[in-house]
Amino acid sequence: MALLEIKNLTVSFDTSSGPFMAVKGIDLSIEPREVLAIVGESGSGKSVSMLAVMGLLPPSATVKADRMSFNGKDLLALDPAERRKIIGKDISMIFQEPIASLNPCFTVGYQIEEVLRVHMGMDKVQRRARAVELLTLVGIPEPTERLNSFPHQMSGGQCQRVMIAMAIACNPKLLIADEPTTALDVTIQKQILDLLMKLQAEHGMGLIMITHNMGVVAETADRVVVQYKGTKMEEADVLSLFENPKSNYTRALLAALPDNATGDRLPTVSDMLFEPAVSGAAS
Ligand SMILES: Nc1ncnc2c1ncn2[C@@H]1O[C@H](COP(=O)(O)OP(=O)(O)OP(=O)(O)O)[C@@H](O)[C@H]1O
Repeated sequence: MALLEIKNLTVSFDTSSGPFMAVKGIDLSIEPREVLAIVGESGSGKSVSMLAVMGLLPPSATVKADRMSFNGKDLLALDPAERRKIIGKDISMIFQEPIASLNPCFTVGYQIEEVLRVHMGMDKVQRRARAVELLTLVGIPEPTERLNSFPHQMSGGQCQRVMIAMAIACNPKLLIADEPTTALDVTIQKQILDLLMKLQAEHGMGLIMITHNMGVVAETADRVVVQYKGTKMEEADVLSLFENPKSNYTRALLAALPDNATGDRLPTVSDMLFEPAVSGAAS
């Protein structure tokens, strides 16, 4: 049974100039322990699709799907209280801006322990012990002392480690990582990716990696979904995608990698003739 299965997901936003379709009929599924990358340029609807799964879109969004199930449970049929028992516990998400994702007014210890209190019902002593264990797992030195730090007292890389600690606190079955390294400098990016992959393997989680970076896709994913303007253009296992891309859009993304440069200037996606080849049409 798929861990997450989505059929025909559409998301539209009410805007001052009328409805805007950000996601146009996407199908997507991920198996337990699988790493799925969702790749595509900015604005292709990667984050919005996953925020729809998490139920984190603003009221201006209308989400429709023929199916959205997690571990066999129909997420669309659950009432908000039942859905909250799954979201943040069995499915968790980390975001691009770790410092902005943490609350500046509370210590990181409080924020981690709050997750454990709400979802796991742990008492104070259990929460503190688990918080220390989690900071150790994500590689933060002197974890007991660091629990008393506020987010602004930590580096961006450390804040992302704290976000990861919060996300894995309840042993989720599925972790969604939305551009988790984009806001970090290059050396830290590699450390955070390595940490995510280590935790995914050790904890047997499904991992959805949202990225615009084909290098990250190559290093992490088993399978890849390519999105463009809210439409799924292609889906393939990672080797097939790199060796034999089916859609012109995927070919354009690959051609824009620095390693594939042949002339003085890298081609951009819009330089390449665009003919949707696999699923859906992009306009
Ligand atoms: N609250 C909102 N109201 C209106 N439009 C929105 C809203 N949130 C997102 N959008 C639009 O939906 C489209 C998809 O956005 P989304 O954030 O999913 O893109 P993305 O592929 O994740 O790109 P990025 O990497 O830049 O986040 C974009 O055109 C964006 O402007």
